[in-house]
Amino acid sequence: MPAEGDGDPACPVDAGRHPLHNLWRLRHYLRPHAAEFGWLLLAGLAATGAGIAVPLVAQRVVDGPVARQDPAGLFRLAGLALLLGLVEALLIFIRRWVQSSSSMRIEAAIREDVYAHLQRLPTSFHDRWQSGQLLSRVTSDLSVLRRFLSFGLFFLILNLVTYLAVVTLLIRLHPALGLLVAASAVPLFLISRRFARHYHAASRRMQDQQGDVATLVEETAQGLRTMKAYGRGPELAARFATGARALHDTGVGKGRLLARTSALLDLVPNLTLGVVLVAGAAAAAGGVLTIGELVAFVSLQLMLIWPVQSLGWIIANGQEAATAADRVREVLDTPPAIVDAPHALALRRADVRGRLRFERVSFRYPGTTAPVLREIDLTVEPGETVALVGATGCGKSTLLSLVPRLHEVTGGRITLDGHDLRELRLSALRRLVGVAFEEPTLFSMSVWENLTLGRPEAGEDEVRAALALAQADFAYELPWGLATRVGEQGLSLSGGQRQRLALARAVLGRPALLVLDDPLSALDVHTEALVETALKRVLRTTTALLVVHRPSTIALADRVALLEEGRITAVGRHSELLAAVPAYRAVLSAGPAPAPPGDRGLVRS
Ligand SMILES: Nc1ncnc2c1ncn2[C@@H]1O[C@H](COP(=O)(O)OP(=O)(O)OP(=O)(O)O)[C@@H](O)[C@H]1O
Repeated sequence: MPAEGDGDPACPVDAGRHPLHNLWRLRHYLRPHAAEFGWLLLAGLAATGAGIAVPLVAQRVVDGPVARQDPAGLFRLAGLALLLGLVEALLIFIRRWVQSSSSMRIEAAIREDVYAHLQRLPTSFHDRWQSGQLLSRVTSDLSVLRRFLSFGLFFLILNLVTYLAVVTLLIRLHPALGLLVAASAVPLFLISRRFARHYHAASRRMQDQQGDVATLVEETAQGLRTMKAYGRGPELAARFATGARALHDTGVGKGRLLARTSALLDLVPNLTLGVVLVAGAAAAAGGVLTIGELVAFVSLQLMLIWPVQSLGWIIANGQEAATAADRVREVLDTPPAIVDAPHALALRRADVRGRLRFERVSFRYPGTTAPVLREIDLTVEPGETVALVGATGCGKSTLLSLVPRLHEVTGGRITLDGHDLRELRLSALRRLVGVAFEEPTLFSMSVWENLTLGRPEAGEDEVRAALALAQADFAYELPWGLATRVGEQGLSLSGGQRQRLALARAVLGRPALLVLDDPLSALDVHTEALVETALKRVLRTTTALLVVHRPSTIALADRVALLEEGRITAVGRHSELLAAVPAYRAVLSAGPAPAPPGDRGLVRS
């Protein structure tokens, strides 16, 4: 089970709450547009008022000029009806015009907040959420919300007011028939309630399925080469077809539910209209109702058909918006686990000596029971380079990720110059730490932007020095030099090129701490030797922790720490460990020979 508050997509945060609870919690996005919304509503109500007035004018036409055969009065009242019609059309136009721009702004505001929150959430959150589920939340769910906040909600209010106003007028015109029309609200309410319940569940299912399909498409796009190389196209296509079919079935189910409900919603006012026509004609024949009143009554009642018919669509839209709000709040309600302490210290580069100390550090991934790291004690002195060596899966990358606080220690503490990392301001800490991961990620932006990601203020000289150090001068040879946009995830570059750019990014600005996860793994022997030579110069001026898989890279380190199943079992010079620790020899024996022994105590095995 995932850890509580980790925002696992499988456990909706608000299970058990009222279906509209989360939609209600988004009301503050409407607040900046309250005045606009008020005017819109006013325009809508005025248009409805103008519409309602037309049958009342018709009543006067029939009972007045038509009955008295008075053409002058007829033209006056017809002119009034025409004017009311024009006013109604104008108000509807104004309302629609304004409505679209405010709804787009509301959607953009929510989207910005969700994106900003995603940035603050810990890596453990992103480890556990499928990217397609996040994607569908910031795209389709927000569009659904926009539609509801701008149209669904508006028409819900407008139609309700229209219904109440018309029914009141009907009761005044003929109390018994008016009450009959009012009573038809009971079956309408029951039908709507039942529909809302079923539609809510179907909407949630469909929006989740949309996320699943988006995930599948995204994974396929990212892993296209692997998929093709292994000839797995048909299997993936079959998986996709299953997901798409499930989505289709849910969509069809929803459509049919809406169709059934719309038919029932249509039936109720039409049945009532039939009864009214018969009873109204009888009342007119009996002299209880004038012909004009009957015309007005029926015309007014016809005005209820659209609000009732649209009820199905409005409820459907509302339910979709409610589930969209649930899904968006699942992200927004996940607390950013790694945040600044109240009086966090903003250490500056100039004030840092660079003594990094792990004190009885333990770590367990959220949602798992077994710790990956146990009781780690390790000190890296200022300017020292320590290599982490260990079998695959023993926890090396995890240990590195604790330094820039991508994950938070679950036991013990890590200090920099005696300050617990949790007492440092996150932004300051991350500026002090240069990081290059095993899988170098480049974003769809220019080489320059990729390089200066963590240090946007870096100058040309610094960038040039970093590129030279990482043997990445090839970047100047790209079609537009450093302005060249590298493709999605830098795929248009080779693995070695990407790794060198990622290394240049890490060393840019000479960080106080350098954390490199096997930074030379994708380089050819010649480039590796060149990068090593340059890197040695940088390592002299900074404290560094390196994950090393290849014995040749150990030459960069002053000391080596052997990690076995989450524990550090030996620390020392390479030569000492090689001589005294069989497990160390065993880990290295799989790789190529390390550099010859020198004053750093390195030996060639
Ligand atoms: N996000 C995660 N959630 C849960 N467990 C994880 C996560 N990432 C890694 N692990 C587990 O933690 C353990 C250590 O992983 P880690 O990547 O730190 O190992 P490593 O020593 O760097 O391996 P390698 O040398 O292959 O890169 C592994 O058992 C792995 O399955």
